[in-house]
Amino acid sequence: MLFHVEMDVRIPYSLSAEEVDALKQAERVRAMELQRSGAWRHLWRVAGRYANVSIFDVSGPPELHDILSRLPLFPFMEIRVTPLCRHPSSIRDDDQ
Ligand SMILES: O=C(O)C[C@H]1C=CC(=O)O1
Repeated sequence: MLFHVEMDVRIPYSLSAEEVDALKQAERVRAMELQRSGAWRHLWRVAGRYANVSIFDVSGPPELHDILSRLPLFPFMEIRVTPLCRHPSSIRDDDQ
């Protein structure tokens, strides 16, 4: 099942530079793992914002919630999830 996910990152100024660097590095490692596994199908930076637009391909809402809530930056992100289904006019074979 495909989900459009928007993540806005809001890291508090109270964290030290070292804590922020460690969080970003851990997030990067996990994001790359999930992309290689196929669960995080697309990841784009939103131009001009510390935000991304992503497509996840998972079994359903429980798996998506499990993945998102374990991301290192989860406590510092505002996340919006939109479930997707195939458009009848789509010409792509991998849209489902
Ligand atoms: O930078 C972000 O958009 C937040 C998060 C998502 C992937 C990643 O590496 O960090």
